[in-house]
Amino acid sequence: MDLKVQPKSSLRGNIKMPGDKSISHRSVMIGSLAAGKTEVSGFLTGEDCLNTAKAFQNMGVKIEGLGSEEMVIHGVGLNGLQEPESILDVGNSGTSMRLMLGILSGQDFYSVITGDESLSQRPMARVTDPLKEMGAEIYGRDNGNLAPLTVRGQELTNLEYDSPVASAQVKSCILLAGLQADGATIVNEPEKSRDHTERMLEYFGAEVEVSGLQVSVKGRPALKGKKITVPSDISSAAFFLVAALINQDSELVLENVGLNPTRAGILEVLDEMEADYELLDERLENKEPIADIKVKSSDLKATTIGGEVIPKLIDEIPILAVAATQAEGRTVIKDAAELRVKETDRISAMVTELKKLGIEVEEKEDGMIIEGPQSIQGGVQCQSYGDHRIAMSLAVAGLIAKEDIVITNTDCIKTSFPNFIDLIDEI
Ligand SMILES: O=C(O)C1=C[C@@H](OP(=O)(O)O)[C@@H](O)[C@H](O)C1
Ligand SMILES: C=C(OP(=O)(O)O)C(=O)O
Repeated sequence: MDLKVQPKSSLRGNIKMPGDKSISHRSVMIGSLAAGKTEVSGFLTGEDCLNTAKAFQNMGVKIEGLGSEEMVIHGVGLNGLQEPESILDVGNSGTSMRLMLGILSGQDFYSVITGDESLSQRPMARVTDPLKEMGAEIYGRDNGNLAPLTVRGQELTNLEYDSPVASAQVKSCILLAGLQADGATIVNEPEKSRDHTERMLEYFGAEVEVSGLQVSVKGRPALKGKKITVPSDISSAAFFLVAALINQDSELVLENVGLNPTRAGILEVLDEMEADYELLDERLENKEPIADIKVKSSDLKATTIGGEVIPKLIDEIPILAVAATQAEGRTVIKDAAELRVKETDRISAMVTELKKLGIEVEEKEDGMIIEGPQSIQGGVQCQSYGDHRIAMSLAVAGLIAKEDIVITNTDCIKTSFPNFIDLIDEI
């Protein structure tokens, strides 16, 4: 589907973003491995999370309400999954594939996991290598680096792993494998990545220890089903935060947004950019901090985005690049080479598409440099590269363009934010 975006000012309203993608994935996975019922509300009905849920159904987990925000997962315990009768196809979702590989590696059956064209090009050795150290038997193209991957589950041994990359997917994969091994499995990260897995495992009854950049989980816990209320996704809220900030005469309230400090790096950056926003009604639910965010049009200042904040806003960098076009001064985005192995190469995609929109931007190996403010010309056709975050970032840029823009291939938005276009129309 092509999306035509017309410039629009004065964005106003109270809106609720869909459920957090990371937490929704984990609710299905950990709920399935627990004993008894896990009742989830606010589940993200984006395609990525639905693919995770379907994969667990395919392994014999009964899930009521699939396709709606309220779901009941009938957990089968750590050893209760069944050999899937067909290939587990997780579409576009890196989180599903990497975390599930950790689970499949320890199950006493054979499985094949695959994904779409984009996912089949993303690196999996970052998880299959440490899993093999734990005893996993995994085969795939490029020596087990590329999907489709076949897994013959094995008895796993615990591991202490020094991850070379600050990736929650790598960390979570190993912790989920570690649940199925005797003793403690430990992951040391170079920088802190999102910690939803640790929080949720502990909430379900696992023994989890966190000390600085080290996380350890004790194997073979008796996980018990729980109630989970999924907060709204800050990565989805980011598009509306930036839309309000760069648009004239705008004020939005984004309700119920998850503000886990390992996810909320965008707020640290927006503070440095002198963005006008406030947090209302801060509270804690299922060990996750949440609040409403009130945000207003602002005169943004440029900043440098790099170092340890990067994993805390990794998915927000494309939309922060759009914010940078409107900030006064030189915005430097660095240490973000991980963007090159997401759904598409997000550095190259944003640089190419911003240039089409009339923006001067300098591409770097690990980021980009943008001098602002610059006006967004529009009047062109942009492409999403099949990447939901690129599509939505360009749509927000289109709201302040001088002329309409068309974005091609925007079906991908459904992977993480099915009602994005409706909400853009609504504000
Ligand atoms: O664990 C997760 O839920 C995620 C981790 C991040 O990936 P990496 O672990 O590859 O950085 C992020 O980009 C992705 O959208 C979701
Ligand atoms: C990178 C992302 O997701 P995943 O790795 O799960 O495909 C994302 O949602 O921006």
